[in-house]
Amino acid sequence: MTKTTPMMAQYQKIKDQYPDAFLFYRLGDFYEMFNEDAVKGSQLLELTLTTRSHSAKNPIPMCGVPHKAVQNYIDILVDQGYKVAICEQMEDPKLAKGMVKREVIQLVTPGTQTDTGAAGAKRNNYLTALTQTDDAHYGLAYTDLSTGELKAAELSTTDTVINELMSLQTKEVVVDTTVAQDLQDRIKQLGMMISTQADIQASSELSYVEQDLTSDRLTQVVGVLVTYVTVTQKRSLAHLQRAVAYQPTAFLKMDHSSQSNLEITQNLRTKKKSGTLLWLLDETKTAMGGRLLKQWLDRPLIDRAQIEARQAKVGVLLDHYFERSNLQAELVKVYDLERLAGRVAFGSVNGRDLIQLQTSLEQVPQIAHTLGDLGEPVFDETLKHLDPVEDVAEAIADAIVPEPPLSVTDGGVIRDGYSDQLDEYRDAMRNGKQWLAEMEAHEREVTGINNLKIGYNHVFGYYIEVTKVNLNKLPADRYERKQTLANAERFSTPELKEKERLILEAEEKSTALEYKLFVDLREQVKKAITRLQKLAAIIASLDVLQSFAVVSEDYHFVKPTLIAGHDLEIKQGRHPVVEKVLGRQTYVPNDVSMDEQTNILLITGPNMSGKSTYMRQLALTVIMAQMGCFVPAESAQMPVFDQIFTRIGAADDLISGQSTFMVEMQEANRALSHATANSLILFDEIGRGTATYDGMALAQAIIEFVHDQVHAKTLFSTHYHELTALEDSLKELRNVHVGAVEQDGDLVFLHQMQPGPADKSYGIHVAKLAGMPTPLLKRAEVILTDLEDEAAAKPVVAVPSQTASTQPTEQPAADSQETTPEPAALPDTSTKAAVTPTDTDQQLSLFSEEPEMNPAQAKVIEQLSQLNLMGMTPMDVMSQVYKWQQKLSK
Ligand SMILES: Nc1ncnc2c1ncn2[C@@H]1O[C@H](COP(=O)(O)OP(=O)(O)OP(=O)(O)O)[C@@H](O)[C@H]1O
Repeated sequence: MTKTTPMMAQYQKIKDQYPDAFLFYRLGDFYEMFNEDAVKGSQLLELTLTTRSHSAKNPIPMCGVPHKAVQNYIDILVDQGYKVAICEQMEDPKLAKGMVKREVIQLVTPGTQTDTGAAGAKRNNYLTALTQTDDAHYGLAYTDLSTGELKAAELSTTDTVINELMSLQTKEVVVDTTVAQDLQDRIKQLGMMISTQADIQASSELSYVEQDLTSDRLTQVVGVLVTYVTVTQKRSLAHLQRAVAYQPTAFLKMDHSSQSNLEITQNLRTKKKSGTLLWLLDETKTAMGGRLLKQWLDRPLIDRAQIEARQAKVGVLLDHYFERSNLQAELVKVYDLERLAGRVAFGSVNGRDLIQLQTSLEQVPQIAHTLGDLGEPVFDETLKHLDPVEDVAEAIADAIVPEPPLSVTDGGVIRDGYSDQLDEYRDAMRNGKQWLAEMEAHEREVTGINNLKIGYNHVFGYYIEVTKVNLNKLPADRYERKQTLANAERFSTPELKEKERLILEAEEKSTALEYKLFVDLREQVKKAITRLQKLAAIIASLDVLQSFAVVSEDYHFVKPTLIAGHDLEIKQGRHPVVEKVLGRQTYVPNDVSMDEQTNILLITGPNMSGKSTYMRQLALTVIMAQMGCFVPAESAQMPVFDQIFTRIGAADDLISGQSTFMVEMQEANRALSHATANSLILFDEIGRGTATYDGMALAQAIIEFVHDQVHAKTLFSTHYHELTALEDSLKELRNVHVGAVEQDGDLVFLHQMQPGPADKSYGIHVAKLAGMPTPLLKRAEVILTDLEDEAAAKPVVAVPSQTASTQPTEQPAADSQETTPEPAALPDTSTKAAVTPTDTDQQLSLFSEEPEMNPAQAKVIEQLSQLNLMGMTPMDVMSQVYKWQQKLSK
């Protein structure tokens, strides 16, 4: 067995404490990784893998990163979902006796990463903790370590837990031993890291943040969160804010799939911001405002008074262009106060950060002035609480030079005149340097060597340098040789040595004192962290409000009136994002009119006509209104909704591993079981994912259920024209349709909502727009005409009685399997005829009773005769025709 070196023994001992993290082991100017860490790390970070050759037989794989660039490498690993333990040298290697003492000073994990760079400035990075109690209730707490925000909630179902985690876009969830394994597995499947924190350790941070919590469940989960943070960070957490308990029900509730379908903060295609509501609304000038806007989007309000308070401020800012412009100009100069406060707490703040803090604070009196100029009482409260934290701004201005260096340990940070002692050291240094200049002149004179010079380097200190050709001019006695270069020699003299000692001493003392003064100042700023955070919150909110005013002006939004009843009247509403993309001239505005007596709009109309845009438009308008923003319409009056449910689109379904139809039914079910009379439901073509009869039966039963039991405001789009007959029996339902006209055989979409049901479905026209082969389209038209005749003779769905209304209609669903049977072998010659649409004889032969028709042919005829073409999409038609073709060609 090979013997381990003391260093590797130390390494291993530390590594054993962090088995699931990459251990970055500080060795001089590098952080080294060994063994498996090195092998994997070298691949992930594209580093050269070497070996540490303490034994030729068992070389130890090794790779390293320079300590100056370490942050980059840490970010890459953490972004990919790994943890990194940073192990530092805890003493100066030169002074250490034996092995240099080393310790892990921080464990960086996806949820505790604070240096997210410019890209992360407008995003929060939330670390979440989760606990579970026996009765399947949960405690959830989250924090953003860079800002110190800390919130906690009690949740009662696993679905709400998952939903909350997804909304927070948390990357790491800390659990204690109470959380069921299957829930942990579900969380992992969502791509979030699970970390474990089994015990809760008392700490001053914990007792501070817990002060406002009243429930045991919340104290427990906040305890887990703060302990994990304390254990991994090992640094001051003075900026953690007092935990605020929140209730997800205090906000407009939307599950994650609705948020994602409506493209609120991420678009469906690339998961990026572009093309989203956030993208449209974000005219914020500060990173704090950007983050707050996203939080408001994730959690619109449900309290009318709170919404109206925001609206009032937006209104004032909208009406005062000049003050708003001033405010914007001031906000631009405000840096990220929240994160600066975080860095002050961590002790990682540098001189430049403090200057940023000072500059930001100096804007506050200006901002107050501008708000005062508005002369509107709505900002009185804001003005009252706007604390410019002057003492901190002044302290920084007194102490720090205007353009400090990045490093806080190399001097040059503190102003002259700030400390007498420091000024003395600096004088000594300056005098010393002056003395050196004089000495240089003097030595040149006495030796006659004009290019003699005095220089400095780290190893040899101060020296007199004389080129080789001039060496003979030097008097032998006073000069002591220090270093030989290719064409020069370096010397010292007793006077130079003495001065060197004084200068270096002064320099050393001066930088040490500067650092001490800097730390003192930092500690002083630290005492103001809570005030800074409060100021940051006010500035962020002003920033979002001015952003609302800007977009409201740019895109002609109006202030919605929120009412107590159930009357929803939007005149000339628009989908703000589609409008921005298409242009104001192209977009066709539409009313949404649902009075107290109307809860369901059944929307019919051709594919591509704008049904789902209309539905999304309403949802976005509601969200914007309840955030306090103005809305894209000519006028809007609406109730305050408590929840929004959507079943739109199917983009997510492929990834979730469940069938589209299953997801559709689950989402519909969620709406039906949780919606109230104050909710908004958007159902886009529910039922289309299954066989026609099944789908139509379900769609009808769902509409009836909403109508009779839920009474939520509901938009229901469908291609099942039969459903439009429901208007006769369901008094809260009204038909609307999107207009389209045929011009010279082509379909022209009007994008205009009109009362009543659509007259026909135009599926074949859309198939034509999609470029399907002409013979196929003609064939589909022939089939359609035929089927319409059949359907006219035999109505497919009976209009239900009100009493049976919560039950699915029984009649059509039974043979759903039969509509898409496996093709049976069938020798037949009529295939070619099937794609020769003009040959009506052969068409007829398909439908007429042929004496020698075999069972498979009979089956085709039967299927064809039962097919409800009006309820099928063009793709359904095409695939069905294709199946028949296949069958008949065998
Ligand atoms: N009000 C409008 N004004 C102008 N263009 C619109 C309008 N509404 C929709 N459109 C355009 O029509 C396209 C199709 O709209 P949308 O997806 O809403 O149709 P749809 O009826 O839901 O279609 P399908 O039934 O196939 O799902 C949109 O991408 C948009 O470009």
